[in-house]
Amino acid sequence: MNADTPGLPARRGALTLLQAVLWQGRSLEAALPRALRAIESPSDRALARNIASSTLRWLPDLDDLIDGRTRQALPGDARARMVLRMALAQALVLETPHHAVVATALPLVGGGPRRLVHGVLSAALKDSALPDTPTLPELWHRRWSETWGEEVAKAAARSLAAPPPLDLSHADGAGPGVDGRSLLPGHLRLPADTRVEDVPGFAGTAVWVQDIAASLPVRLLAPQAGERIADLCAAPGGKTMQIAAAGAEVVAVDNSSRRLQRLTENLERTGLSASLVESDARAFTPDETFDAVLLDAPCSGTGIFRRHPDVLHIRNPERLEATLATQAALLDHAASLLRPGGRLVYAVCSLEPEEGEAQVNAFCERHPRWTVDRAPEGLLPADIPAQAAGTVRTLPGMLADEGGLDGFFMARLTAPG
Ligand SMILES: C[S@@+](CC[C@H](N)C(=O)[O-])C[C@H]1O[C@@H](n2cnc3c(N)ncnc32)[C@H](O)[C@@H]1O
Repeated sequence: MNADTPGLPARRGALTLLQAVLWQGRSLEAALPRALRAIESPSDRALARNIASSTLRWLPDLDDLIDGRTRQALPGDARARMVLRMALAQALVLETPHHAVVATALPLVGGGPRRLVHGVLSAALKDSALPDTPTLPELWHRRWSETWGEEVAKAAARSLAAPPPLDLSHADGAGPGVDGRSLLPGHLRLPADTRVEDVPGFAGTAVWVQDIAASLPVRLLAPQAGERIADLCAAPGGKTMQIAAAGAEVVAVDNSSRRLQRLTENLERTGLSASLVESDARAFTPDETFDAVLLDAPCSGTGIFRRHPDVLHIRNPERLEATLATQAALLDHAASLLRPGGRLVYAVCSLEPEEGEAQVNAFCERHPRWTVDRAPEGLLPADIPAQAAGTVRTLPGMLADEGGLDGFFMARLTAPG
């Protein structure tokens, strides 16, 4: 068995990815370039990512299977445990033939651990099965049950099982040439296994990938043609493109040059335009005020766990203080950029109320003359009501029959006139 074993480079890549996420606390997205740099084949790269992602979706259940077959529990940071996790994920989630699972797992470990992996795999592959629904890591199950109720936590677990549908947003009249389900104007939902590169017209039209929940903050902002709008924390630009497609003049601010590069590429591909500024949004002090400001603030990202299951393993809700302080400072600065009577939308892709509802309440205490606007009727897909305060919260379990949506919080605030 050597490096030429078919499929082995993809497994090595998956192992490096999982180590980066679970041992070093890095996000899967951030770990990808380095972990997969030695893999040339696009299909091997996609497979490595798929194995890592499936392993993260089912991690507590895979660990249960492993612990049920080892006399002494393997340490969490044992390479043998990681190799077993990804081998079982391939067999039980991705339905990889067992001989290929074993042939590509054993070269990843040596000596005693190899014998152990062989023994556990031989036994586990005979009769193991995963539960119907993944088990949410205990921390999140407890927290989301307490915050949103047991049903929401259960829906979150159900929606973790497999990647969600592919959602596209498009400018008026630029619908992609493909059949799908449209849940709101300018939205199209395609099956989860759709490759966006294969969508006709994606290469050269005003069409971009955006979960329907992520499209709601700009719908709430309601940009008008000719308005001057600042999009703070803008990259890679899903919301910038929505604002630009409405005919507004957008200034998109982000502090990451790498992510601004992606925003530039997205604008070039879609033919939409915006002025880009690389800056900490708190240091952005233009000469003129804006009609409206969107602040899509950096956050824990726990609302996008369906697409990025790594967040469940690298985020700790007990350690949110620094992020909360940044969000509050960004909100105050965003407010200072508006003309009298201007609109400010604050959004986070988080299921943690500290980053959403509590941030807006605290803002209103600091700025008592500002008002929270009620989300207008017809803005949201049918079964998503506005909250009592008029703000919007999307949760696991909503739109369940249609394939669900990401967890977001958003609020529209109006400056005193
Ligand atoms: C949630 S993402 C934005 C997604 C984007 N609005 C979209 O719709 O595609 C948050 C962004 O905030 C940027 N960011 C984080 N802290 C920032 C800061 N202090 N100033 C400006 N940008 C910041 C990150 O680089 C990241 O691109």
